[in-house]
Amino acid sequence: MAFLAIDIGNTRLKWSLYDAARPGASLLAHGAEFLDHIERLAEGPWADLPAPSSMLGCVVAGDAVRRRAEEQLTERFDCAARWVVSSAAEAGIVNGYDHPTRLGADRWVAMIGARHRMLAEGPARPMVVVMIGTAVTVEAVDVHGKFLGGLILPGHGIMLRALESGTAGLHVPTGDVREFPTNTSDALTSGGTYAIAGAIERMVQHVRAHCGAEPACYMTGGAAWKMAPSMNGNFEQVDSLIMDGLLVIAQERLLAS
Ligand SMILES: Nc1ncnc2c1ncn2[C@@H]1O[C@H](COP(=O)(O)OP(=O)(O)O)[C@@H](O)[C@H]1O
Ligand SMILES: CC(C)(COP(=O)(O)O)[C@@H](O)C(=O)NCCC(=O)O
Ligand SMILES: [K+]
Repeated sequence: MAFLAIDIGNTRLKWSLYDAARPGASLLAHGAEFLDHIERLAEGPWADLPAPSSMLGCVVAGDAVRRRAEEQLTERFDCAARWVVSSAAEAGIVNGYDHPTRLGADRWVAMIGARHRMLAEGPARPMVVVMIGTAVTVEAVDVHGKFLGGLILPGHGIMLRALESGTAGLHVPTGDVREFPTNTSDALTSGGTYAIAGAIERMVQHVRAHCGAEPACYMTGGAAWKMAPSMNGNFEQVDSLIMDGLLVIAQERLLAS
């Protein structure tokens, strides 16, 4: 009863094949492809995999990319594509967004994965859930599982490209993160990193003040490792947060059907 989880962001498609559709299932295989390389999946990384009996995914990269991924699924596996849409409530999270369905499905699924992990570790706490991908998102969830709201920021790459294209003198190689940068490369790299770190710190303050408790803090995404050394406090890096959320939702839907 293998289960395929897929997360399509604006830079890469990430996939994980599990032996079952439940949290804690064994990971059989996983991979990531840049969006330009989606057409390689069926005859490449997926060629020798056991066929999943079901799949669940989240996609924020648009309909054209979603269809290209669905073509690969049909070509290689005979399994229907199912994609998560953010809703008013699911799997222990209540959606505080003005228009719940407009919330990025990856953000919704990551919060569900984080809540499930937090409850498995101990008593319920508020949470701050950070994703460092193409964009950066910083979500606040209260102790009852209500999504209070979140921040969207440009990721490292977008920040640098915006500065490069908007100025004459900022075409420089990547630098190092320094407290007091003394060259253009370090100034840009440090500026981007501390912009993200500063926004995250503010959200932790907001949640602490609003909820009156110390939040559990989780961080995920392809560029999380870049932020890890510059993060204050105790952010746990969980690379599988979205896949964990997809497993939680898949199991709930199986049990409900
Ligand atoms: N080996 C890598 N391959 C791809 N992206 C990487 C890699 N290492 C770091 N990154 C960073 O991770 C970001 C992509 O992360 P990812 O979580 O896949 O984003 P998204 O979900 O938006 O597609 C890129 O913007 C890049 O800065
Ligand atoms: C904020 C995002 C662009 C993040 O995308 P990513 O960095 O994962 O590619 C995505 O979740 C999205 O398109 N959200 C819809 C708008 C919203 O959540 O309000
Ligand atoms: K993402």
